[in-house]
Amino acid sequence: MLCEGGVPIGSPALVACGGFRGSHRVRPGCAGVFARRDDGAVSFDALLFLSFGGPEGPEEVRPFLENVTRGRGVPPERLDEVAEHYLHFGGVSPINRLNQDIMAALRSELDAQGRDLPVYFGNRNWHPMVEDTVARMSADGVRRALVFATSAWGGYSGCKQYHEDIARARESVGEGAPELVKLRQFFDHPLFVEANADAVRAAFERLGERAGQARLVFTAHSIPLRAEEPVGPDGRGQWYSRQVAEAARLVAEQVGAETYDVVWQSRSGPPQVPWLEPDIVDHIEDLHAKGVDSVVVSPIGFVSDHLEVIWDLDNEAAEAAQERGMGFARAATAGTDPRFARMIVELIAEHTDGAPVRKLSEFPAAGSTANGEPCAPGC
Ligand SMILES: CC1=C(CCC(=O)O)c2cc3nc(cc4[nH]c(cc5[nH]c(cc1n2)c(C)c5CCC(=O)O)c(CCC(=O)O)c4C)C(CCC(=O)O)=C3C
Ligand SMILES: [Fe+2]
Repeated sequence: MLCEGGVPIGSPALVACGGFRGSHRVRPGCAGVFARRDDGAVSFDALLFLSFGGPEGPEEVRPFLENVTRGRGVPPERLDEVAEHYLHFGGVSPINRLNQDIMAALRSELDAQGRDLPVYFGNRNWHPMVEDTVARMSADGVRRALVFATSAWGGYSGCKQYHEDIARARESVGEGAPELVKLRQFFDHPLFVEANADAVRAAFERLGERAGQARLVFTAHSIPLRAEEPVGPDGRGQWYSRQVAEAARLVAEQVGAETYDVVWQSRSGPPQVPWLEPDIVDHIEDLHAKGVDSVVVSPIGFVSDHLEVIWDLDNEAAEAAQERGMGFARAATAGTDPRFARMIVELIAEHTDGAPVRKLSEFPAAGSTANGEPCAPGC
């Protein structure tokens, strides 16, 4: 059975279905914000922590990049350039270690709350690959699991592609594959917003005397404009960039910043293809030309200090600022904040306990479906 928007509600799992702040508006055809099994029981055997993956040594860089860009038309010159960034750090992306840290914090939080949910780790692009992890879950007897994907956003790369990963992994396991229910997008979760706001405050403090003259700049991964066209669960396009803008607005509001910018980074793809702009480095040059003294950069688009952050921001963007004598402070990502693990447990509790859907924006609570189903037709 499908509710409007393609969200399966006849599945044994709880599936978030268009919940809104406060009123939890329910779509026609939905049995409620959540659907429960007839016997009322909602249980999950495990959590799959699903992420991007990254190389662990120089010889893994190329094959990893081939996996990321397969069929995407990213020119080889761009791959050479990105390979250099990884090789700069010995071919080791920090992403795996950072994800292990988040999972350790999550384990502690689950234990503290007496939740004995086992946590499995799988990636889209590198080992442990999600296909292998789901096979192991199946062999361990996991029948039904929740999935936390390490992206806060809707859109293709941040949400739909994770649904595809889930579907592909289940398909590769075949019969008896566990049912996998993805947790929702969390860009507007109060704990995510608070963690980012505190990180921005701390970055302003690091600027010392220059803090008063600093401009707040939010950055997220650029995507091709074409990827912005499909409509999201609210029937409109630009789902990703509108969510980024909304998260930035919420963080800026919490820190009391009246002016701020939202810009993009880490563009790839052939130059003739339009992507979200402006680029952070161009933007810093522009701010300098306008007489701005300093910048505080918030990498709101990412949950941990992986390569796109430590290279594209701490190296390239920082250099662009310093070359011009501008003050530069990069805010921490939310993943290291203890509130991030607490947020994951809250997202879990939305399904296991019928806990309220806490969110600060009016966007529908989207991104949670079973077995890789799309959120909405065409989404
Ligand atoms: C929206 C978005 C997020 C945020 C949401 C989320 O977190 O999921 C994100 C995260 C990440 N992107 C990452 C790395 C890469 N992204 C690439 C390429 C691309 N990203 C895209 C988008 C996004 N990417 C797109 C549209 C492409 C073009 C190719 C394609 O259409 O798929 C490439 C290929 C080379 C290049 O072209 O740069 C690499 C190596 C890493 C890991 C870093 C590490 O290893 O530490 C992370 C967390
Ligand atoms: Fe990326």
